[in-house]
Amino acid sequence: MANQNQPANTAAVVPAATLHLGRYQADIDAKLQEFNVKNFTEGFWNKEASLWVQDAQAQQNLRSFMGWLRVAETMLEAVPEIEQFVQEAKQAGFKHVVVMGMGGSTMAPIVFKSSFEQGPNGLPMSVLDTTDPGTVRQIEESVPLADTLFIVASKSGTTAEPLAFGDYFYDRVRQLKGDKVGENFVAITDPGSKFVEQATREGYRRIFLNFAEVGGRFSALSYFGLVPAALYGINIREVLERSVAMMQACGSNGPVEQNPGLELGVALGVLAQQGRDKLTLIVPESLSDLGLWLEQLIAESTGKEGKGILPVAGEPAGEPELYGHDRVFVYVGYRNQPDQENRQKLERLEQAGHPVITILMNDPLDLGQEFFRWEVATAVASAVLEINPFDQPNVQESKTATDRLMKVVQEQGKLPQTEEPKVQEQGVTYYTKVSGGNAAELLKAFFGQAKAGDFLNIQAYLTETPGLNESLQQLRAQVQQQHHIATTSGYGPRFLHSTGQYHKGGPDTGLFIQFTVDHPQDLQLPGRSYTFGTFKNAQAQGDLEALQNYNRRTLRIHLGNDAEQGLHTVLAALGAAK
Ligand SMILES: O=P(O)(O)OC[C@H]1O[C@H](O)[C@H](O)[C@@H](O)[C@@H]1O
Repeated sequence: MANQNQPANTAAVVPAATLHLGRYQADIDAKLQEFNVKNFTEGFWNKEASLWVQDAQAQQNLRSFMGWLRVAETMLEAVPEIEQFVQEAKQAGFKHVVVMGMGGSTMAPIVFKSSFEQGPNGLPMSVLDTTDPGTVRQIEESVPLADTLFIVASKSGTTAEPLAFGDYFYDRVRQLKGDKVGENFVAITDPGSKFVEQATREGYRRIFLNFAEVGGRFSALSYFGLVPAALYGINIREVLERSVAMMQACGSNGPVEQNPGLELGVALGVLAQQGRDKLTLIVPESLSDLGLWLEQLIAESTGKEGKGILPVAGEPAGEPELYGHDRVFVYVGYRNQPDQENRQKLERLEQAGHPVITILMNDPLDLGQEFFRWEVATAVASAVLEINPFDQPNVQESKTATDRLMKVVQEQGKLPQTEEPKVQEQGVTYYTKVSGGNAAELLKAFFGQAKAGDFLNIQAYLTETPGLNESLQQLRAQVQQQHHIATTSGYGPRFLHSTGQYHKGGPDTGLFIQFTVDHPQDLQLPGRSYTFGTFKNAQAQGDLEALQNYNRRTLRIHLGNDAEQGLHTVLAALGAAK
């Protein structure tokens, strides 16, 4: 892993992006020219919403979520306050930090944790962003509960999952510390959110009030990203100073020669309009979680009104013949790490006519800059596509369906029956519209619906394990080879607050496989009549309903009580479905 917390002496230099855009270059240049003629960069910093949308209400909404533009500068002033809090937490004897939240409230901490080693003055950190009872239990068993600082992170303060996580662990710690339980809890939320009242009432150690005008997926450089980062021992001042350098490069202080966010955003927007709408991210192993953050930023911002850019993360780089004409490849890595295998493949992809963009960082402390570059680029691409990047209208549809299902659970004690199974084989049950005499035939019929430009999305409502990750990757590789479509994969319910927006709001190009499993070792939620497992099942069922309301091509596969075994059975059936 590169250089960690020791700032390289290249601190203020913005890492260059190399854009090899081939036959798309001329159209992209023309769009850049058009944007420059209308002084786009200046209008952008002045929050001129008409650059994106023309509807007055949408414009008002858009302007009210542009606080992220200067949040890095604001947060530089808050560094002493955050560092003092870290000292206080250590003096109080905390030995571990658990950050709990969904989507934009936990994505940056996940990236910070996996891209940096724990700093010498930091604490070990875990992130909980799933209702999966197996994962909740794993976290509970792996931390010293009484000496753990729990951060409940929710901008709105109304998201069901973080509130459930908070209640669950508050109850657990109360059993150990009685009235002193609140000492172990910290809230990060917006001023005036309902959660402020609850955290105050429950005696939380600290409430960090974030900024109403900073949306979740644009909040990496606010308290949401920086408090966990500082507790983990990352030099947040350096991260922010470099982010401010990127702000300036993007025109925050006035006219600039070349705006790196504008150049990237225009390229991505124009490429998407010309059918290259699958942004395929290739990274070295040490940046493997960056894709989670980018997925949320790009999919949730652009995937609406039947348009959008689909981020494809975690697909191993392949040879040119594996891909259709719907890709743009983006490599984000380190200048001083050769990562030869990936880089050579990217060269071959470029030679074969695919657009390839390369960004090389000096070290992980450049991540703040990259967050900012990509935020600007996403907002700019949205302007090319003429959509509001700051709303997520279709996320709510799954939440509403889940809420309705949870009401049924409360009244009837269980979830209502879903559609009838089409095939049951070796303990695995398949539910879908198409038919087949056995699993292989059914899978063949399901994938028979795929055409060029489509993608497969795998939704794993499972407990993440290395074995499952491997099988899911195998499934993606097999589908890519057999059907030449892009593949994405996410654990549920995490992706609901991320790519879930694109699945329902983006173009109708997705085939969706939802994996569910029994929860023999479920966990009861304190003060509620249901378990984490039931909640998670309702989320899966609710999202499936929402997808089906849009007539999306769906296949639910219930893996029985052993997810890894079940998945092997599915892979074998898929192999036989050729
Ligand atoms: O931070 P919160 O208000 O709890 O929201 C967490 C996440 O949930 C929602 O579903 C949104 O789609 C995300 O953009 C957001 O980041």
